[in-house]
Amino acid sequence: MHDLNLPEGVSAAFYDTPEDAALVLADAVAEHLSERLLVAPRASLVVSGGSTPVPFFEALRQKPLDWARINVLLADERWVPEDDETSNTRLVKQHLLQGPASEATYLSLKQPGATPADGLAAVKAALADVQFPLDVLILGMGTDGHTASLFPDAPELELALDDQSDEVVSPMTPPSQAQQRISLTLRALKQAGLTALHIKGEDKLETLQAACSNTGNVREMPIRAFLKPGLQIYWSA
Ligand SMILES: O=C(O)[C@H](O)[C@@H](O)[C@H](O)[C@H](O)COP(=O)(O)O
Repeated sequence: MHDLNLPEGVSAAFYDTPEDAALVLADAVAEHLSERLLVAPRASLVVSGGSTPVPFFEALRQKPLDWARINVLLADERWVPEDDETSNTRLVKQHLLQGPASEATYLSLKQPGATPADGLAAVKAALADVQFPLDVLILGMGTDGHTASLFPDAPELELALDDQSDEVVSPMTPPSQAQQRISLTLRALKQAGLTALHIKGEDKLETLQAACSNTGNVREMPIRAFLKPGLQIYWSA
């Protein structure tokens, strides 16, 4: 059923429902964060927006974590006000940062400024205390093979994929998207302690198959930059 030609060291688990995948992913993330907080003063949790993460957020927020010692931030954000229905910050605050999880420190990629370029200095200041590599990274994926806001048609993509760059965040202005965006770069996203790709639906499975078929051409499908040993894929129908 899932004839994926996964690269060496990449694991995949398949679930019948989004809820099943969300519960298992939330357990894995909570365990990793708890272990990290045994040896570090703080831990970082980077999540993605979109529709897939909602049941995961709602499962994770139930976990008895030391949320006051966790920095939560997005892998990317649409450059819209927080009250805009397409805001990922709105999504995270509505579904994850509730109850005890509201004690977490949320570091917003959306800062004042008419455009991501105008707000970039403020975004960098907001992320100044984030330690890299990240502890936990949850990525989504579009059917075009984008992840975070690393879109194939973004003019900023080449620089954002340069993992030798010092830049951890970049404006992204893919013409395929309705809004300008801001995204953590590969430099920031690579080599997290736990990197999970959380996707659902047959269309995304086909996209993943295409991504695995030619892992060399990253600019064509930026998700390919993450098909590396240690990646855990969580797929549900
Ligand atoms: O801002 C965003 O949209 C996300 O960060 C993006 O990278 C998302 O993870 C994928 O587009 C999948 O979105 P769905 O979960 O809605 O399919």
